[in-house]
Amino acid sequence: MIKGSEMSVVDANAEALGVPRKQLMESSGNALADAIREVASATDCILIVAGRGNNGGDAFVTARFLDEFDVQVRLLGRAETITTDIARENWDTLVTAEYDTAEIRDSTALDLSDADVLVDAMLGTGISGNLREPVKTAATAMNEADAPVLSVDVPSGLDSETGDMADTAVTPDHVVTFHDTKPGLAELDADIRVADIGIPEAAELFVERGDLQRLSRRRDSHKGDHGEVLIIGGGPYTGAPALTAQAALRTGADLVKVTCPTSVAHEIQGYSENLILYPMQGRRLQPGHVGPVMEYAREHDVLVIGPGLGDDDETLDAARAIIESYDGTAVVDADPLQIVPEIETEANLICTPHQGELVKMGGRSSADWQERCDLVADFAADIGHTVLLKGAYDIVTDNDQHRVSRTGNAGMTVGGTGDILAGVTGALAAVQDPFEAAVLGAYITGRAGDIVADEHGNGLVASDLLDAIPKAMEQPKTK
Ligand SMILES: NC(=O)C1=CN([C@@H]2O[C@H](COP(=O)(O)OP(=O)(O)OC[C@H]3O[C@@H](n4cnc5c(N)ncnc54)[C@H](O)[C@@H]3O)[C@@H](O)[C@H]2O)[C@H](O)CC1
Ligand SMILES: [K+]
Repeated sequence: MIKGSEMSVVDANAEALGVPRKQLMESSGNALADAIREVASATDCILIVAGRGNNGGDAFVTARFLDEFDVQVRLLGRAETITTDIARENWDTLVTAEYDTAEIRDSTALDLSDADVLVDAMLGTGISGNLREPVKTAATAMNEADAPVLSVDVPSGLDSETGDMADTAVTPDHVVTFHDTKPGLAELDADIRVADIGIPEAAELFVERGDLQRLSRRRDSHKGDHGEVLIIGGGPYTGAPALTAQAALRTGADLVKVTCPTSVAHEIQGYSENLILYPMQGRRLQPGHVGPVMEYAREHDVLVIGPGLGDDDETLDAARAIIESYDGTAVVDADPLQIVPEIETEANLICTPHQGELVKMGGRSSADWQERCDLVADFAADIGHTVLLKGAYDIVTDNDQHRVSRTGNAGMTVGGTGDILAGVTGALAAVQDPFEAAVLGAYITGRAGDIVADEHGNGLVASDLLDAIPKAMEQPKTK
C-alpha cells in the first residue's frame, strides 16, 4: 500500500536510479493494454478519455499497444495545455502516427456512443479538489454509458490518499493501479489490478534525491515554525557542539541554542556569532545542571544531546537524568549513546552511533550491509527507538521500517562529520517525523560531503560541510 505523495518520491528515486518517468509511463501504458485486452473482444471499440496530466499520458501509450482494436483517443482540452513533457510527447506521437485522436473543447461534444470499452484516463493521483469542467461532465457521461469503464491508476474524482469521492467521480468496473495499491482504493467496488511497472525495489530502500520532496517549508511561515533546537554538549571538547549547532542552523532551524559548561562557553561562542549560549557553571555537564537544562529543554522542539560531552561518570549520570525526564524528540550522539539501552523514557530518541558505538550500546553489526539492516532493526526494536547507524551505507530503522542512504565518501571519516549529522537530523526532527528526519539527515549530510569532496577531495574537513548543507537540501526540478 502506497500513498500518492509517497508514489511521487518513489518515482523520483527510480529516475535517480536511471529509470526515467517516461519509461515508467511506457510500462504503465503497456500494463494497461494487457488489462484492456482481457475485457475487450476482437471487434470492440476502445474509447480513451484522457486528461492533460500523466494519467492521460499513460493512456496515450496504451493506444499504441492496442493496434488490433479500433481505438479512439479523446483529449479533454487543447493539446498545447498538456501539463507534462512526457505526456505531450506521447500525444504528439499519436497525432503524427495518425491515430484516431481529437481534442475536446466542450465536454458536451464528447460522444461515447461507439465505445464498447471506456478508458478513464482523466485524472490520477494529481487531482486536487472537486471535479472541474470539462472532467465533471465527462465523468457523468462515462457513468451513464453502457460500456464497462476501466480507470487508469485511480478512478477520476477519487482522492487516492483518503478515499474521498468527488460528487460525480467515475465509478469504474475495473481499475489498473501502478506499482502498489493506494489507500483510497480500499473501499471501491471494482475489480482492482496492481501492475508492476518496473520500479526497482531500490527506489524504496535507498534514500535518493526523490526523498528530498519530503522536505516541506510553508511559505507563510513565522519565526519558530521551523524549529527551535537545544544542543546539550561541550566540556572536554568545544568544536563538536559548535559544528552541531551551526549544522542545525544551516538546515533551516529558526533558533539553535547551546547549553554547555562555562569553561568552554566563550570558545564555542567564538566559532559563530549565530549561536545563542546557555552556560552552566563548571567544566563539564553534571547532575546539578539537570534542573535548569530541563527548563530550557521544555522551551525547544528538539534536543541534541552528546556532542563533545565526554564520558565522565557524572556527565553520563546527568545525561541519563535528562533523557529519563524528557518526553519529546531527542537526537542522542557520542558518549551518552552507551547509556540509552538502560534508560526508561517517554522520549522519542534518534540514536546516531557508528559501528563502534553500536557495539558499545550492546548492538551487533555485520560486514554484510543487508544482514546489518536486520541486526540493527532488531536492536532498534529492543531499545524502542530510532537508530541511524553511520557507515558507508547509513542504515536508518525504527524496527517497523528501514532505509539505507549511500551518500557520503571516504573523506568523511574525518572527525566532526558525525556532529554535523546530529545537527542536521536535530533540525529536521523539529519539523518532521523522527524516522524521516533521520533518513533525510543521513542523506543530506552525505550529499553535503559529496559536494565539498568535489573541491577538497580527501582533504575535506567537517566545517567545510556547513556551507554545503543548503545546496545538499535542494530538490532537483521535475516536469
Ligand atoms: N509511478 C507511477 O505510478 C506512475 C504514474 N504515472 C501516472 O501519472 C499520474 C499522475 O499524473 P499527474 O500529471 O501528476 O496528475 P494527473 O494526470 O492525475 O492530473 C493532473 C491534471 O489534472 C488537472 N486537475 C487536477 N485536479 C483537477 C480537478 N479537480 N478537476 C479537473 N482537473 C483537475 C490538473 O490541472 C492537471 O492538468 C498517475 O495517476 C499515473 O496515472 C506516470 O505514468 C508515471 C509512473
Ligand atoms: K483515472
